[in-house]
Amino acid sequence: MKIVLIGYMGSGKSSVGKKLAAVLGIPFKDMDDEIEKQEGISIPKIFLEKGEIYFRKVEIEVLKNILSKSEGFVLATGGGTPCYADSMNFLVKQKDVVSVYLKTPIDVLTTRLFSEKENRPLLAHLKTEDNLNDFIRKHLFERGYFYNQAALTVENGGESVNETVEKIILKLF
Ligand SMILES: Nc1ncnc2c1ncn2[C@@H]1O[C@H](COP(=O)(O)OP(=O)(O)OP(=O)(O)O)[C@@H](O)[C@H]1O
Ligand SMILES: O=C(O)C1=C[C@@H](O)[C@@H](O)[C@H](O)C1
Ligand SMILES: [Mg+2]
Repeated sequence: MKIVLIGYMGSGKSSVGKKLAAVLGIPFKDMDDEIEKQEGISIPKIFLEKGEIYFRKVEIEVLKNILSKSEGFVLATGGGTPCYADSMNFLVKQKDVVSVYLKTPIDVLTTRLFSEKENRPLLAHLKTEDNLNDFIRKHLFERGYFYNQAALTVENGGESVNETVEKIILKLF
């Protein structure tokens, strides 16, 4: 089984994905890590030196390459992965893929991301928590169209990473 986690930045795809893969005993892959490995520079540097359009091209290429592998895995996508080109459509058409939307309330995302926004080029310019909260509200409104096409939706707000992993497993099996 290929489990693909999608959701907004800070929704917990990397943290929950790592734990879920360990519990299921299958490999864990993180799109952002794979992109950094392939390009040999950090994501903020890719945005700065090559631009977002270049990043999105690499992102879809890396997604298709990972999904072409035959063995099962848990994949944490980047926050924007399903929202560009035909990626979400492509994901839902894969018969061996279960997409899981990790859904987190805007206020929880704001708190989590305010201290981590420097590593996320789309957020780094937002000065206050209020600015960040406004940005997330609008951005999530646009991206919800894609995230809501996932096969499963699981909340990762007030619950711990372990609780969210348990909820995903209950929905999967
Ligand atoms: N259930 C949870 N409870 C508390 N903190 C959490 C939970 N899930 C994730 N976090 C924290 O939220 C922050 C963001 O999580 P994480 O990096 O896993 O998100 P992400 O969805 O992979 O983000 P991105 O799309 O930017 O890669 C981390 O500091 C992580 O420890
Ligand atoms: O939501 C987004 O568009 C992004 C999320 C991160 O995971 C990275 O993929 C990058 O910072 C872009
Ligand atoms: Mg991540």
